[in-house]
Amino acid sequence: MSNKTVVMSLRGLNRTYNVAEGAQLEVLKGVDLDLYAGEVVGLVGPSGSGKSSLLHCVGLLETSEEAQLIIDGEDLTRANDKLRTRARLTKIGFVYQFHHLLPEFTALGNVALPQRVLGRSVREAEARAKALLEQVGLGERLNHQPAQLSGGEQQRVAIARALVNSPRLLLADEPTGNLDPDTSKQVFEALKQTVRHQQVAALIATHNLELARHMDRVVTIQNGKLTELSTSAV
Ligand SMILES: Nc1ncnc2c1ncn2[C@@H]1O[C@H](COP(=O)(O)OP(=O)(O)OP(=O)(O)O)[C@@H](O)[C@H]1O
Repeated sequence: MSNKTVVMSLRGLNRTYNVAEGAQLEVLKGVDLDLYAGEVVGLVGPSGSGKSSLLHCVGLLETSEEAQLIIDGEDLTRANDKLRTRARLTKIGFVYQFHHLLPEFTALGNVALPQRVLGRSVREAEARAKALLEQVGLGERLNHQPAQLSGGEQQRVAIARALVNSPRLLLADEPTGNLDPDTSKQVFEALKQTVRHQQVAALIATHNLELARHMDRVVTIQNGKLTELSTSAV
């Protein structure tokens, strides 16, 4: 791993939730994780083990005062809201189980939109959106609205949207969770190819062990700690 570029480095993440009557639930207890450019890392584990909690902290959606977090060379440990929002926009792409595409926009419009937020011209944004949609195999579906696309196509648009602002880190929570096995595989392959091509680091939470076997590395959370699994043993 020494010649690889570290994209995300996390040290000492604890996550404790206050639950009923002053009781506390310790979900993450000192999690360390490094993610490298161009790799797809699976995050597996039973329901409630803390996968989403980990993704939310790495994705700067939740704060963790004590953990050290560096993304793309920027130390975001205890960063303020403004810096976190900026980092989310420019350094991190998110893909969820449900695509959350805007129904009134076309595939092209959905992928162009996040670039407009960063100030790119319509022309530039659409050209880049088109190139990415072609890369995920949707060159023939540019002007379809989400309702006119299949579930797998919608999810590929969501992947293109997540990657369009050239983030260094891609975080996904069950990105193929509502797709049939064949479509799921196709969507995953599109994701993997784009990650390799753009040299993004991807962390993907999934219950789909068949998919996890096709990832570069697989980690799991056991009793609040992160453990690396051998992909052949998943
Ligand atoms: N805001 C909260 N307040 C209290 N408890 C919480 C909160 N968020 C999560 N939890 C608890 O923390 C644990 C970990 O939740 P998390 O959503 O991270 O698990 P997960 O591994 O992603 O589960 P799943 O696979 O079902 O999505 C669960 O037991 C959950 O009930």
